[in-house]
Amino acid sequence: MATSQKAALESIRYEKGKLEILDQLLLPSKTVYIPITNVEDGWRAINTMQIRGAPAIAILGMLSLSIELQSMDLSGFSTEQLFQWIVHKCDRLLTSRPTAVNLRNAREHLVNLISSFKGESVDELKNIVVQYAETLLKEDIVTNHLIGDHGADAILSITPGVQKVTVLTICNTGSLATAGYGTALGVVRSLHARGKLEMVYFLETRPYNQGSRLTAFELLHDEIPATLICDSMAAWLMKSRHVDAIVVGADNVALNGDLANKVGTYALAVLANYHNVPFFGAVPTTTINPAISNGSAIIIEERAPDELTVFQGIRTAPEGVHVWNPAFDITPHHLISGIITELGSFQPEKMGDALAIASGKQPL
Ligand SMILES: CSC[C@@H](O)[C@@H](O)C(=O)COP(=O)(O)O
Repeated sequence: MATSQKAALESIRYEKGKLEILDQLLLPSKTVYIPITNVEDGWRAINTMQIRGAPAIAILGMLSLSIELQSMDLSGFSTEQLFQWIVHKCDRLLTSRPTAVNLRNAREHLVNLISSFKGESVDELKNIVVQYAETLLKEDIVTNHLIGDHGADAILSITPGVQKVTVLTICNTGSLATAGYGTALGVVRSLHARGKLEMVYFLETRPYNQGSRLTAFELLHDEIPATLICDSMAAWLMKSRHVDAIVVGADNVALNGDLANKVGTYALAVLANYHNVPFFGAVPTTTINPAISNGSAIIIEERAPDELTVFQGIRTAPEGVHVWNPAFDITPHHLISGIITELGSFQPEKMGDALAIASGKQPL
């Protein structure tokens, strides 16, 4: 029977022995899935941003390792050799892009896991990797629905009496950046599902246009009321129209709540502070970096100048101009009202508590 429900957008398609990703460089004009058969394919797809977004990067990285293992003849490997091979491949993946911490956290988790199985057979080791990667994919969607619901609760609780809220977001944090539903865009989806969303404004997100290319594509696909603005319109939007809350994703959150996200996020937080607009981060706990106490230790990726000087093959700045292209910036925790995770909403300084709860320990 025909149904009006559209199929959900999928950035990653996986079944045992087969892995594909939606090539985000071709969106919105073409919807093309490309095969990923090994770690090198995964590395290239992440590095060239055929897939992007912190959770999707980690999931694809781990699935690319799993898919390569599934196709290998392991008869010549000892358990120790396979262990070393897996660690080597994980370390290779970490060189693809430096800022998002989810892939590093996944690498740490996996290496701990396989360390405790070193005495087992090579097949056992392989199965652990395969199972871990599959679990990451499955759990991410569940996590994102929880983030969406906690985020909607948090925003509605600070807007009592408002029938429908207007929110603002940046970059693409939706189905394309995750296994599905999204983080900050998951909050938008949850508000919409509850009939509580008046409008989501979203930034074009220069220089790489994740907003106008990808978020626009997702919001139109899901028929969510949405308005595109360019980055420099955000201040005037807050001044001349009403914004109830800003919600953003993140690539790396320090223990004190300093948050690295797409460049332009810091500017939004400063503007939000000036205009008294609550500013939320929305992240899975796998985006919290247990190794750093504040944002100054986060490595900010610098990308190629042509992202600013050439647009879809057309030169928009003169040849030879000097360019600085940091892909992310860091928003200090004092500008953040709350960080929403799958476990609920936390004060930014309480990221250690969120991690403790996530690992089954008592909060500090
Ligand atoms: C759920 S995605 C969160 C972040 O990864 C997202 O906001 C972002 O900054 C992505 O940057 P990108 O350079 O497109 O990978």
